[in-house]
Amino acid sequence: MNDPIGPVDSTRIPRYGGDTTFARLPRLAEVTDADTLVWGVPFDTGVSYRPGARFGPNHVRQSSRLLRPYNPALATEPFATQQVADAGDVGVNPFDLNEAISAIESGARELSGTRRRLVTLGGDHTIALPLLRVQHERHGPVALLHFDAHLDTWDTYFGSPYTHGTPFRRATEEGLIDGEHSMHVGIRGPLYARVDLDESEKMGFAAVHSRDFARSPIDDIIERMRARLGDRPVYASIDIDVLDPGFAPGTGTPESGGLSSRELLELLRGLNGLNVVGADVVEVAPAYDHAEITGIAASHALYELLSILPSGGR
Ligand SMILES: N=C(N)NCCCC(=O)O
Ligand SMILES: [Zn+2]
Ligand SMILES: [Zn+2]
Repeated sequence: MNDPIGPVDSTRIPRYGGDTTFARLPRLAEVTDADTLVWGVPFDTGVSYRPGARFGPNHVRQSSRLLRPYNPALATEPFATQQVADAGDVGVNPFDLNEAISAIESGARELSGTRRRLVTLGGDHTIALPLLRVQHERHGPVALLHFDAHLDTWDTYFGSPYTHGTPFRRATEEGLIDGEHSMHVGIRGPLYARVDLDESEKMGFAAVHSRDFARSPIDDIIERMRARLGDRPVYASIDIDVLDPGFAPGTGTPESGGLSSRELLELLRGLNGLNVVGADVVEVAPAYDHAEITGIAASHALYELLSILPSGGR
């Protein structure tokens, strides 16, 4: 296999110009094959409050121009150990949520094939459901590591079963998730009722609440995560609203009292060595962002995810 093609060399071609792909990586059409694809899903028809996450993928790409090839925290070069390419965006119908979910599912299936890993840039959290369907086809029930202020295990909104607050209940009903090895991280904020937590627990999910970070050292929380996920195939779903609105103002349903970006990046690094088979970063809504704060946080989260992926068989 050829050596991976990495990002455009920013010591020769200034990073503020030219094509806008994630981390200035090549597009899929520019490589012979890819181990890992960064894929955009510009879709926000499932949101319950502020819209705008449809602009998330391109905002995160634009905010990723300063990423560099060497990751000192993990002593790795994520774009040299695997071929990562930007697969562009899926074409989704903004007026028909069911059709959009099918298009995301078939697009993900086609792109990932039998071998490639997919990391997806949202889009609202609805998109995790079709993405999990495709992961399940390949790996069976996956251990879900869900970073979010919200449980997203609610049943319906306004009678609708497919929304950004309901993907993990639908995924549980469809048998896509191995609940006993799954976990929410960063949960906080007022709920509709106490039963919301009970129902999530009944689905099997453990939870690290945001307030736990005030008392537990981060290494203990990483240990809890690793013990829970074990050697299962792990799917990581990162709702950027897991971060405090001070670290991620550009999102649709912000909740006070969240994680810092430093905490999130440390947690992701703490997953190194686990069998992470796919991931998404969702809910970036640039209209409420300032100075790319949210876009930069999301792009760095994705960079850490790429850094912990097992090196594509090379
Ligand atoms: N941001 C996500 N994914 N879900 C939030 C749902 C919150 C609500 O409207 O009750
Ligand atoms: Zn959320
Ligand atoms: Zn969410």
